[in-house]
Amino acid sequence: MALLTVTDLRGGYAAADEIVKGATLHVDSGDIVALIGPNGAGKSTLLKLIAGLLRPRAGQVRLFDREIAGFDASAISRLGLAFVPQERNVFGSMTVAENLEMGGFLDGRHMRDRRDELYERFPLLAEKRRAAARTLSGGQRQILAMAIALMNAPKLLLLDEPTAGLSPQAAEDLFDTIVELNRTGVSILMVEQNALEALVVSTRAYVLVQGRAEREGSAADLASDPTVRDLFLGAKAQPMLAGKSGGQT
Ligand SMILES: Nc1ncnc2c1ncn2[C@@H]1O[C@H](COP(=O)(O)OP(=O)(O)OP(=O)(O)O)[C@@H](O)[C@H]1O
Repeated sequence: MALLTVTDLRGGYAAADEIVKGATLHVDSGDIVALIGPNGAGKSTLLKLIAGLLRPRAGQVRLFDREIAGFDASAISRLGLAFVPQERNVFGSMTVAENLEMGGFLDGRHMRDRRDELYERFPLLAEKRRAAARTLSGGQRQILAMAIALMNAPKLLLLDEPTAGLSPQAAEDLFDTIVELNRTGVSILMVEQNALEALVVSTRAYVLVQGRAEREGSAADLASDPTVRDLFLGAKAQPMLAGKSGGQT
């Protein structure tokens, strides 16, 4: 079942601006979908258009069979879609606990219950609950950013370059966390510069070029497609695909 269907979406940062030039994609229930492509292709802009942080000029965005193009970000969030931006996604001077409290639309007791559930899922956040977010490592901060988004129990999580700036080991750990999260019933659409690693954990993927999804397919097919490999991945793609893969069964 399609959770999200985006059809011929267009838009950018100013009225005359068209950075996303007719993008079409879908995310099914249980998917981890990677959005890869060259720098400046419009991947982050596409996520912001879907999440309501930018207003589309044209096209459709359907979330759970409801048209949401033009809705503002908080209305979309209440419908079950959460967006984790690439930067400034935690409040550095606030504690981990305070950051989580900022994430939910919930009232006192429900908010604390939800926070406790997230402490169980991410024990490192429980350990660090009284620490200022700025003292966390890059990978820990990304987990906190995802947990803030999870406070509203979304069905679909949009992640903008979650592994940007992380060491290879921290990036691999974060991809593992994303796969675990997906197995709890959260579908994922993520933009990634680490295209090879993203394809390893994803079910499906799109290659965005100049504001349009030029190719789509299973992550494994795209990773072994010679054109995609030449463009984005390099020769090391094939052996790496033998490992883990995400997606709910
Ligand atoms: N806040 C902004 N205001 C105006 N233009 C922007 C803004 N952010 C990005 N752009 C422009 O939009 C275009 C697409 O940027 P976008 O960040 O969506 O690309 P991307 O595919 O995510 O690649 P990258 O990995 O480089 O971020 C670029 O030309 C960029 O300069």
